[in-house]
Amino acid sequence: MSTHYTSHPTIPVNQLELAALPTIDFAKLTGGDASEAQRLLDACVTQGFFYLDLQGSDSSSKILADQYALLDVMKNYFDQPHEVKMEDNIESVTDGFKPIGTFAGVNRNSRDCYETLRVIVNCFSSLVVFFEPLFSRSPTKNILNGSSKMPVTIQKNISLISNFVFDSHFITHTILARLSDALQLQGSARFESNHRDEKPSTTTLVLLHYPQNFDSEYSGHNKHTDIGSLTLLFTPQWGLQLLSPVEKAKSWLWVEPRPGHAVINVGDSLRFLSGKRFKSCLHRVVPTGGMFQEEDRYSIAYFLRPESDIDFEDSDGKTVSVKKWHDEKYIMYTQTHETQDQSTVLTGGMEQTLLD
Ligand SMILES: O=C(O)CCC(=O)C(=O)O
Ligand SMILES: [Fe+2]
Repeated sequence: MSTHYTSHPTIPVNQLELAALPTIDFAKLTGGDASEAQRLLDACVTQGFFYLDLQGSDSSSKILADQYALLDVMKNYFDQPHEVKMEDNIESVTDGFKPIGTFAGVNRNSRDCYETLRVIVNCFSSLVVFFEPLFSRSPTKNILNGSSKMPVTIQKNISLISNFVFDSHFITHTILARLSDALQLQGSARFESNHRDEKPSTTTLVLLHYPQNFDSEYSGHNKHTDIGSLTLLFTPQWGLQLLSPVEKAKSWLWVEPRPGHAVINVGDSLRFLSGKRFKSCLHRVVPTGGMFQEEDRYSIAYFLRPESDIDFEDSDGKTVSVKKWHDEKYIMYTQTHETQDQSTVLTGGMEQTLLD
């Protein structure tokens, strides 16, 4: 593993307040271990945030290695001049390039300090079709259905990215299935039945880059809960913090990067689908130099989201579709801190529950 992925914040490590997160063993989940499924359920009910140990099975350890290959691809991509990346800015919220400053930043009155390259995974079944002849088709074919103009970097690395999406899909769907088992859900009540491959969704792979920055107009990634069902996050550098529902909003805690593990968090959609039994934990990314981002930071997020036309009850008790929640929340990310303060949408209502 490259050493530059593991650097620490400037605060001495022994003074860091670390989040105490449970570790779930993915190999035990695939092996049908019922007590591990119960621990998974407990993790979703108490914090909605946990480490996933991916080292124990061949099917999952591949993604750990692919993570580093993808991080190298990301470095080359984000190193390009801004104008070149802006050619991939296709006015989509789930696809293409997003420049820094699109959303509110982590410091009051700042804008965000991260850029992303997003790859929509609309209709997963198109990927499965692609996989059958195992990459024998043209790599420029638009296999990640829905991507209106595929960036050259994605085209060039299509097998790495397709593998990554495929493995992310397997991991997140296994978690959904084990959660349904642990809750003894049957038939259409099971979470998988709201996440069918052939149905449209806004499921997206997002490659994030927090550039080195000394301009106070831009800072980090503002507090939020995630929109979707489950986020599978590879975050090998410091910066991620959460506000634990267990500690009741006492203070932001650091999520320690752990080689061999991904971080999983429950998003609003799965919390709502669980009848608000699960937590969608508030989190943010802060500049590790304190005020400024002193070095480049990279992370990879696979956002599993439910089928777009499913309805649930949102943070205000209103019935909305998954897609409407997605779109409203996305708009809220772009708003000023003052506007964000006046609504429950940014934090999915979680912040309000922490202050009770
Ligand atoms: O970059 C990270 O570590 C977290 C990113 C995140 O929370 C998000 O994109 O929703
Ligand atoms: Fe997030």
